[in-house]
Amino acid sequence: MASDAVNSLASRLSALEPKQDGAAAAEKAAESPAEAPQAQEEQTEEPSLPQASSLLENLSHEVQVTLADQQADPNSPLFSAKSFEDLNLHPDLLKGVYKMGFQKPSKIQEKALPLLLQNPPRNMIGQSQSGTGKTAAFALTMLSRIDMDLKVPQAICIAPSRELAMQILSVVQKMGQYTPVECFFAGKDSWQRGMPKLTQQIVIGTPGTMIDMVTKGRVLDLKEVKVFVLDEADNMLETGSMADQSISLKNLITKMAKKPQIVLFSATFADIVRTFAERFAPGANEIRLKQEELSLDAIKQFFMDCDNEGHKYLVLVELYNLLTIGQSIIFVKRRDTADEIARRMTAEGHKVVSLHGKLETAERDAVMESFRDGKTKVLITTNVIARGIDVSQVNMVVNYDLPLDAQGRPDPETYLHRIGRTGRFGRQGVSINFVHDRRSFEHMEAIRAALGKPIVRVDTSDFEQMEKTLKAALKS
Ligand SMILES: Nc1ncnc2c1ncn2[C@@H]1O[C@H](COP(=O)(O)OP(=O)(O)OP(=O)(O)O)[C@@H](O)[C@H]1O
Repeated sequence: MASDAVNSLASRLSALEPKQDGAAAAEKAAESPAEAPQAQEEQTEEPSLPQASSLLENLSHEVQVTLADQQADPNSPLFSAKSFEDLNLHPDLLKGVYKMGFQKPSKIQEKALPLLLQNPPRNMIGQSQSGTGKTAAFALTMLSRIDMDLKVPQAICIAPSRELAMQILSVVQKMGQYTPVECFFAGKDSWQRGMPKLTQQIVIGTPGTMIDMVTKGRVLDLKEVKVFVLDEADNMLETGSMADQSISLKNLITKMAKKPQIVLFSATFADIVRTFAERFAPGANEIRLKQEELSLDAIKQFFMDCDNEGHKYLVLVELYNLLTIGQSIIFVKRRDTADEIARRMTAEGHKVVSLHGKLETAERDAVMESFRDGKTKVLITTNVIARGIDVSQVNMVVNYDLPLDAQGRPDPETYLHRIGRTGRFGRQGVSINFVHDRRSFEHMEAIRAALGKPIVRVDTSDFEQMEKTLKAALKS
């Protein structure tokens, strides 16, 4: 990691020292835009239905558990739940889980839930590949820990994008449908100064809005918070103003509430972020993946050699002419590229939409809803929804532009999250990278080397062969 990145994390680390005054830090963070910067978006340049039970068998990866209590044996059945009944959940919660069609816990749920639900509560840093059920693990934790009779916020969950926060809210509401729980979505436009203090027990949103609701609006009271969850935690702790806001919120919560349980989840934790995460969630139980287990084998990775930037668009259109794909997401670097491709493909009769941070919130919500409902088949987007978004019918992801970090270096973490929008919960998926010159080829090679999984070349001059290869990958 470059020294500038190390320095920046180190300075944020010092913001976690006990001497830090939560309110002062919050004020500082409040100087940044009210809404979180939405997952590494820049102004114009943007760097970086089968049965559930049969799908579960596809998720066979192992996870490594490190318990904060050195005396405890992580292999003990006490720390593993083979069924949801083993977890002693409230019957109304169990009913919600089954109503969602979950029959057995996935590996991460099996390992994480007993640790998350233990008393006294312990912090958790949990890692598991994309689409393996992390949301249910922390949603059940929040729902289990709150006192339903107490009408004040008791669980806070933050995520890097509006879309992801809304998705988490919907999972919590479904899971808690047989309980009297009330939830609040903390996003831009969802609150005003002068409104009464929140009485909802679970508050889910983006960190900038939460900070504003606490410090500017004084409508979010943190005194009774028992659980603080960061989804996509590595991103939340690493990215500029979003990291400042997450740290400030944590300082406010730990200052006002009595020993809240801090829960961090992501599919990726680069070493330097993990060190920081361990300071953020002290004494945490940890569940981690080995580097070679980061990417899922169910996602077949390909690349297409294009002649130049302009040729990329022609290959993309050919790809969509040939394949009647379920649903797909095309990732580009810049917002204007997303709009331009959407405009051209629409003119050629394809049903596509673009989504990025420049759209109004109402437009963003409408675009996402139509994609979730399957009304639009192709979503062209930036890194804004690279993480967390769960639309199970997505069976293809195209990296029209490869993901680069803020310094213009290949970004394997974002790549993993992007391709993880397909292959959800053991399903098959295909990801296709477009390369068009030596530089983009080198970027892809660096990502391939970091993840250690093959990326197979598809011949762009032989469309018949291209169709066969991709169809076979989706069937296998
Ligand atoms: N035990 C289960 N049984 C069946 N389906 C499940 C189970 N747990 C989760 N799922 C489903 O698996 C899908 C992926 O789950 P989720 O979105 O929580 O993944 P994730 O691990 O958070 O992924 P990401 O890293 O991309 O955020 C969801 O559609 C969810 O409903």
